[in-house]
Amino acid sequence: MPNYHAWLDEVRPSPYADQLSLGFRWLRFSRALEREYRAHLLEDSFELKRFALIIATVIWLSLAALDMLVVPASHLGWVLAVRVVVLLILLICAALILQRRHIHLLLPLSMTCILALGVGASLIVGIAHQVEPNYPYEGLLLVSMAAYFLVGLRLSEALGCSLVVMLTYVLADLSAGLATPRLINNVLFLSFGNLTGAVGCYLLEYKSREHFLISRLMRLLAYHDSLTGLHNRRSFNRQFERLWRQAQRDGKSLALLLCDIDHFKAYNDCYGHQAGDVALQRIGALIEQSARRPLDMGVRLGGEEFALLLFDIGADEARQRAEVLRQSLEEAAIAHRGSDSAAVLTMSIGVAWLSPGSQPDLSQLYEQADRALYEAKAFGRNKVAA
Ligand SMILES: Nc1nc2c(ncn2[C@@H]2O[C@H](COP(=O)(O)OP(=O)(O)OP(=O)(O)O)[C@@H](O)[C@H]2O)c(=O)[nH]1
Repeated sequence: MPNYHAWLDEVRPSPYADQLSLGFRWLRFSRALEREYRAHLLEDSFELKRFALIIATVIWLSLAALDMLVVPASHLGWVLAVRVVVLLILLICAALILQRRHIHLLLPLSMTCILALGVGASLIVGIAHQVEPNYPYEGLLLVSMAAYFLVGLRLSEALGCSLVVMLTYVLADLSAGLATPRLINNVLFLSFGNLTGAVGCYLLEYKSREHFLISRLMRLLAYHDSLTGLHNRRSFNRQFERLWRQAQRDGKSLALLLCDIDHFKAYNDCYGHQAGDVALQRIGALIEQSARRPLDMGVRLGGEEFALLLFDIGADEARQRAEVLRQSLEEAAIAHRGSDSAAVLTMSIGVAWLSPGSQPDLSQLYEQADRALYEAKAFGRNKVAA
């Protein structure tokens, strides 16, 4: 059993943690995660594919030199013709692969290269075997190994390509009239080679998938608060600066709502720390609901301090959203007998707004929201101030 199962129960549910728990022995994730993994694989194997293509072209050309020595002149023309056709296919694919803008074609192009090499090599072996039964066929295994290990294909893709290559080889050698015992020997050798490659490729893909899930989960944990699941301060600092720059660039507005739970120390004292945690989780859910659009962000800054970052929003709407959030906690009616200001748990909110095109310092927006929060507290709590 993989050793991550020991700590998986302690992390909040997430698609990555869930998939790790479920397992993926058939090398398949849930639909959305599978899409994400394949996109990651494309990016991840981009450099590898370019390198593999150069290696394949060099080997293919070197083997052409070998043909000149080994293949009798009567069949050399056909062999070289196949080499040229495959070389042309490789060069066209290389021209497309070397440009990053064709990254979406990377997988079909890689498979085209492998199939061109494999089918081409099988045809050459078939042609050569018509006159020279000792012509080496083992090079076909090199193509399969490239499919399993060099190009960054998934097992199913590599296996599919290798089976097509094997089939073409069998047909080519059958039509070349190779003696049956020799053909059986060759097919067995290629099959065992492929079996070894497929097992290695399975293990490699399994580890690649595991690494993908664990690294994404680690990133999620590093940027999210473990109690509420909201973004944490680290994530907020990163995103705040990024959104601020985007707002400046696109001429959009940005609002920052700083939220602080009222008399939370007293709540802990009355109901215990555990109940305090549950209350923080409920408040986290309310904040999450308020961050509706993709660029909005709900944050637990620490303790009982939260923030809501709203992108492309008017000043009045930002104030209204703060008011709705304040009310939503009041309406949740979480009893708080230790509070001087209300019978239920409440929050105070300070709102700061950055108009499109204005150039205040990033820290000024935060200070402005903090000042407004201070006012909301000073005016009796359970208030919104701007
Ligand atoms: N249960 C629980 N309590 C926490 C957590 N983090 C911080 N706290 C408590 O939150 C309380 C914050 O108290 P204060 O900063 O004095 O603020 P307050 O009592 O809310 O008073 P005002 O903000 O002035 O209304 C402290 O008692 C902390 O122990 C947490 O993760 N869980």
